[in-house]
Amino acid sequence: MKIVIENVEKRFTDSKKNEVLALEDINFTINEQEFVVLVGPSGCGKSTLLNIVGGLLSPSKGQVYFEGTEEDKEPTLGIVFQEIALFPWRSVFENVTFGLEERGASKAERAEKGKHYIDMVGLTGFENAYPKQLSGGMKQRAGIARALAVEPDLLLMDEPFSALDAQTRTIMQEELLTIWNRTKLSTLYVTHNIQEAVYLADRVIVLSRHPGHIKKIIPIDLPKIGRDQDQYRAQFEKYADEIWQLIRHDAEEALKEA
Ligand SMILES: Nc1ncnc2c1ncn2[C@@H]1O[C@H](COP(=O)(O)OP(=O)(O)OP(=O)(O)O)[C@@H](O)[C@H]1O
Repeated sequence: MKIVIENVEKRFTDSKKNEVLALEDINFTINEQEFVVLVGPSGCGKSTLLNIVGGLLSPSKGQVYFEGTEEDKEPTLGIVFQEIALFPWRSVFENVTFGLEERGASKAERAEKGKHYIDMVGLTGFENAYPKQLSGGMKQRAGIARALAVEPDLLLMDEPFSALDAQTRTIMQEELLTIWNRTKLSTLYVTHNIQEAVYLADRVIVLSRHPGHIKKIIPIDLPKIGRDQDQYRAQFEKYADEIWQLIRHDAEEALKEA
């Protein structure tokens, strides 16, 4: 299945009743089994775009559609946000299988899929733990398992690791790639971290601000697993530098406004 984002524009009205053009002329596709990363400075519209693709916001113009789905079947989405909103009164297992429950999955299916995805994110043994008993990294794992458990047509991730410490973040990035390699889910991932974008992406979409628009789409021609190895370091840094040069001016401007 392919996701097409066509001529998307988004206008907001701010608190002083001024119109803000947040996104303009956004066109790209997410191909079957493709990992697309949106990168750009603060305020360029990354989250707005992800929310539009996820149907949480409607575009002011343009459209998002899924090509290759059965006609009357709504595509299934898995969403992971920066702040994982786990239900505090539900155990890890009950959180992970929440989406399945909503869809009316049988107890047997919930048991099987819950176990499978809890295992995939490395939380086996914590099925009965409650969110307050988990570290930040473990909460994110549970959030990822919850998104995977519905076996989505598209996985959306909005800065999922940015609240984690640097070491946990590195581990989670590696694990995400391992998980992705097993599931091969079409994924749209938002980050402002350039290294993370080059590490994870099949293609990086560089956004620019005022209004948010696509500056460049960069295919990352490196092996999906192991691109942080020494032999790829020069190429990796070249991509990172290219992206930094594209967003540097915007990032400096964003800092002045902050
Ligand atoms: N509900 C809203 N009402 C008014 N303006 C909004 C609203 N949501 C977003 N905006 C504006 O749209 C622009 C894009 O915001 P968005 O949060 O999508 O950017 P972002 O790239 O995700 O930023 P960050 O990296 O800081 O999270 C900003 O100028 C923001 O102020």
